[in-house]
Amino acid sequence: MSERPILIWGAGAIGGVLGAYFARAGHAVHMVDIVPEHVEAMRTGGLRIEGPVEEFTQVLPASVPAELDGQYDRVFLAVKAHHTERALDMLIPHLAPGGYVVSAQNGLNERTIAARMGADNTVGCFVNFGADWLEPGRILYGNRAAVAVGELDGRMTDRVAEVHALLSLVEPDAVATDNIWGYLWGKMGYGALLFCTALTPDSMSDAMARPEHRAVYRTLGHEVMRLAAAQDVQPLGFNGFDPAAFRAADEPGMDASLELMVAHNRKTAKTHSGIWRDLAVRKRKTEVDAQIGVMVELGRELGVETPTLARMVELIHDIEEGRREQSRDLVDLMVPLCA
Ligand SMILES: NC(=O)C1=CN([C@@H]2O[C@H](COP(=O)(O)OP(=O)(O)OC[C@H]3O[C@@H](n4cnc5c(N)ncnc54)[C@H](OP(=O)(O)O)[C@@H]3O)[C@@H](O)[C@H]2O)C=CC1
Ligand SMILES: CC(C)(CO)C(=O)C(=O)O
Repeated sequence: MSERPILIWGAGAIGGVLGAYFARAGHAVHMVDIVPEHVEAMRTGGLRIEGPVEEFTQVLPASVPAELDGQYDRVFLAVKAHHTERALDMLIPHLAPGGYVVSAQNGLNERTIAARMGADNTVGCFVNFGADWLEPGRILYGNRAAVAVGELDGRMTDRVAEVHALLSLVEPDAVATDNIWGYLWGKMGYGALLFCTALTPDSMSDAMARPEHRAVYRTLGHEVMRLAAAQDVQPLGFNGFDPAAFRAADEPGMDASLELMVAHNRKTAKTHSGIWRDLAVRKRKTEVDAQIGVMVELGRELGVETPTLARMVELIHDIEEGRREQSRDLVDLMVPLCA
């Protein structure tokens, strides 16, 4: 169907799902990942997509970065946010003149990509469906959820239409938006709540549903929405997250939003966040500095106080560095900050 191959850089949970769906629909796709066993599995037996949404196996051309030849004009970047710079070092030589990189990531990676390659070569993207890399060649696709694509300056361009058509193969309700920063900041708010759930061993829904921790979730969401407002961003809601309620610190509105998020996440086969998985299963660093740390820094620059976000960064670091274990007690420690 497509003559120009699409490069997926980082073929884990998100990149794997995107690449498998694009290829199944007939597009030429090439997967790049630094895990040799995963690369080998994708190009031999194929990449198995499992779970309640759909199950299929897709054989995919794949390489580790050092094996890759040639240049590509459509690249989907799906590495963890703290690996973005390193991945860009490797992929920039493979970006064709006039080509673009789509950030299928959490965080404000579009800023990093645009700083390296120019806004003209960067397309904004937001993904909220859930997926887990299980082992080489196996990915759990846990649930459908919101997806959006847009230019950083809000123009509706041909390439937005092109990426939207691709994303619609994975998520039929994918949106082409003139406010991608609104989605990205909405996810910064949603994501701050996910980091809080990962302080505990509980599922996202069980953690967010605890009445004694409600004030912490409300305060985290409010701090992020104040930061967005200080930059004149209009965050957008999705899958239960209501930015206006968190911005206004409207307590019944925030609680209603949290209930909707609990309900949304009760329906996924991916019961725990990617952050929880990094801490509990993969035993590795999370995206906390790239997602939450950057907001604390921004708050300092803008004069917006973010004490609860800052405390959460410390607690996640404590777990990453083995000083503490995941426990509900860690959320208890944040309650006094949230009167
Ligand atoms: N999983 C999910 O449900 C969701 C994830 N996201 C976001 O999507 C992004 C990707 O997350 P996810 O797919 O879960 O992550 P994964 O860890 O599952 O996949 C990333 C893959 O990229 C590999 N990688 C790391 N560095 C490089 C590099 N320099 N070049 C090529 N490959 C590299 C990783 O290897 P290694 O493991 O060895 O580092 C891994 O195989 C994150 O920003 C995440 O927050 C957003 C919504 C939902
Ligand atoms: C939980 C999810 C899939 C968003 O719904 C996510 O973004 C994550 O795991 O980091």
